[in-house]
Amino acid sequence: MPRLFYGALVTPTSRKEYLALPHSLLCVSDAGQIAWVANNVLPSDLQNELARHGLSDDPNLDLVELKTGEFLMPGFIDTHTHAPQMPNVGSGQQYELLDWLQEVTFPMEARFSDPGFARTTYETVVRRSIDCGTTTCCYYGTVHLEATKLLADIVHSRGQRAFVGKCNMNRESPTYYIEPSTEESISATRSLIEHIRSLPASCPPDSPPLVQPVLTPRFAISCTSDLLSSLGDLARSDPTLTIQTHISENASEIAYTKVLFPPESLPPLPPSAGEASRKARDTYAGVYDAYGLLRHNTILAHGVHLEDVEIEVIKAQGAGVSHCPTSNFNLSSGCAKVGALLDKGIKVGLGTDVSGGFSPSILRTVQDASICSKVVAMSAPSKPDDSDGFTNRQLPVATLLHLATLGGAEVCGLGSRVGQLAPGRAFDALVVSIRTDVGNPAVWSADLDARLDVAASGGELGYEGGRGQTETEELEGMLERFLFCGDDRNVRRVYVQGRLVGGKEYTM
Ligand SMILES: Nc1nc2[nH]cnc2c(=O)[nH]1
Ligand SMILES: [Zn+2]
Repeated sequence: MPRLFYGALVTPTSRKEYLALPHSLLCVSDAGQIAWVANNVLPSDLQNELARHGLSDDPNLDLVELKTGEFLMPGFIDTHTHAPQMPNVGSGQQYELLDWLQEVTFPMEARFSDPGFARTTYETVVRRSIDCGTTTCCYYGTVHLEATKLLADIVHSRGQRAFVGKCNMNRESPTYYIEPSTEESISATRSLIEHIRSLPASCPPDSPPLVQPVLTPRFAISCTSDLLSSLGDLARSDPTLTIQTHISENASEIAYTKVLFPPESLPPLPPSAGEASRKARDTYAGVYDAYGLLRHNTILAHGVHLEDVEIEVIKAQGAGVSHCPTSNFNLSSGCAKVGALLDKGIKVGLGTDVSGGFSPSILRTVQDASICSKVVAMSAPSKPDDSDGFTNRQLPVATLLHLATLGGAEVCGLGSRVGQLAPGRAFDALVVSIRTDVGNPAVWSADLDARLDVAASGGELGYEGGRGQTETEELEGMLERFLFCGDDRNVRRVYVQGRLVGGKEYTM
């Protein structure tokens, strides 16, 4: 039996535009795919529209009618986070990256050698991520195989779409938290891939499984050349394997990477290598490129200080960038120039980077991405010309929405499957409410209250706002208030592949 949602709907269409549709009727198939969407269906037309689809006389019709102040939107995509770091959120922010790893992060990650601790922690982490509205999440685990298998199992049973990776790290790490050899790191990685790929399928047969493995070299510094080389071989043997890693986050990290991987130490480029690869040899991106780890399905977290030649090679290889502004502010890493990446045509999504970032919510990341773009614009040596590019400009709401949804989907190779509420895509969606009765006064709207008063006194629920806005403008205002003042109280229902998996109204 198909399920129908009737009410306001918001969805990105491009990096610059989105649709705000006050009266939509959206149909979800049994397989959790969006079958069709009808727009401009006024309440008086609803029965006719249902009849057009042969659905009006069904006594079991599963129709969810959204209330005034509620809207549907695509679920958030968190393109970079660390599941084992959630217990550390809100602590250790006096450090910059390399000290923070040693003092705060590695001691916590080491505790995941205990599967009991891993299980209880990961249950909380995954529930919290889903309830924040994240329908797809790219998780780093720890170096531990058992704990990372548990993370994949929990994500699978909770119904979140995800990529789960076991960290590879065999050097420049403390003795209590390091893999003993390349062979053991690769063998555990293979076991995790096998484990995840053997989880029961929960998607239509022609769709990728909800939970997928991801190769996860922590960052170049923590991997020997031998390990990077073996990971490159593994990647080459399976072009469908997604890769995630960190790049160019912090000045000391970049300098040390260059010390560890001088260009003469890198494997020679094949004769087929392009100009961009040759020019980037002595850069951070050049290291990943030389080992075959920079490709169409690589997710690069941060990219705060990328050189021009690195941007070129990232573009040439089709890799994507996970913008993690909350973490970049918190660890004093810097402001990524996301506008310039977008103008280059590089795929960009958002990452919470818990616990470099102190919130598991993509909403917080959206807010910081906006502020970051304003800082970049304010500190740019010259003002942008009249072109319609993003470089050195503040990111508009449409772009922020895109980064949080469709942009993230593109970064993790799901750009044609999720990130947009459109026919043929999976129903990975949120029911958002900005009504005051959900308990978040920060999203309060005088106009919405006025409408609700009219409704409560038996009046027409037509638009009665005081500022002469159209319904579309009012919905755009609701989206903006949600993005900037919302939190998980406003995320009422979270659906993945058509299944209700979380949100404030979810009860297990
Ligand atoms: N933000 C962040 N950067 C890293 N670089 C290497 N490891 C990490 C990590 O755990 N967090
Ligand atoms: Zn990270």
